[in-house]
Amino acid sequence: MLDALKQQVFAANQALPQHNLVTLTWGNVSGVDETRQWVVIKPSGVDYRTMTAEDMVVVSLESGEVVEGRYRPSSDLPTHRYLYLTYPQLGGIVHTHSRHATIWAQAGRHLPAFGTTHADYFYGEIPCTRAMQDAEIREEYEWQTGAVIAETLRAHQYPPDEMPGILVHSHGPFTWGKDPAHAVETAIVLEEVAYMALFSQQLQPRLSAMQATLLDKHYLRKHGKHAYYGQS
Ligand SMILES: O=C(CO)[C@@H](O)[C@H](O)COP(=O)(O)O
Repeated sequence: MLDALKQQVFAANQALPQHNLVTLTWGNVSGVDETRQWVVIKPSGVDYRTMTAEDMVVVSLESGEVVEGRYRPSSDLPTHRYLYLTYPQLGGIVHTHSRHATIWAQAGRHLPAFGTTHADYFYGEIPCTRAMQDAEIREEYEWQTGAVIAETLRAHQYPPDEMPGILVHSHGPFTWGKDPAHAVETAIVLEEVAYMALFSQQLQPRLSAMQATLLDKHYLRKHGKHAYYGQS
C-alpha cells in the first residue's frame, strides 16, 4: 500500500542525517497521499541507519489510527496531522532538532532575515511560536504544537506557502512543502540561515534600511510580492 509514497518519505527521512539535521533518532518526515486519506510517517525511535522504506508507518489522516506498519508512528504524528488537516496545500512535513535553528527556538527568538539567502525561501522573519501553557503541554503536547504553529502563522498573517517553516518555542523547527523532498530542502535552508544569522546579528544587530530594501526587492523579484524585512 502506498509503496511510492513510502519510498519518497523514506528517502526524505534519510536526507535528515545526511545533511546533519538530526542526531540519533531525532526528527521525522511525513508525506500525505493525493487523496489526503493517508499519512506516511517515519517510525518512532528507529535508527536511520537500519530503517527501510517498508518500515514507514501508514496512518489515517482523519483518525490517526495505524493502518499499516510494524512500528509505532513518530511521536510527532499529531503535529503533522494537525498541519495537514489545517493546510490542504501541504504535501510533506519535516521536524528536526537541527542545531542552530533549535538554538533560536530554545531562546524563543524570531529568526530575522539578514540576507538574500533567507529572502529566497522565507517571506520575512521566521517566527517562533509563543511558549505553550501548562494545560496545553499536559493535554496533548504534539496536537497543541500544531495548533500553536497555525496560531503563529495567522498572527503574522503568513500563508504557509510563503512561510514554509517555523520555530516551536523550546523545541525546534518544523518545515513543510508540496512534498517531502521540498520540505527537507526548506529544513536545510532554515538550518543554514539560522547558523549565519547567529553571527550576522553579532556583527550587525539590526538591518539597515538599504538591506531591508534589497531583501524586499529580492523577494519581489523571486515571489512577485512585497515582503516586510524590517526588524520586529
Ligand atoms: O521532538 C522530539 C522529541 O523531543 C521528537 O521529534 C524526536 O526527536 C523524534 O521522535 P520520533 O519521531 O522518533 O518518535
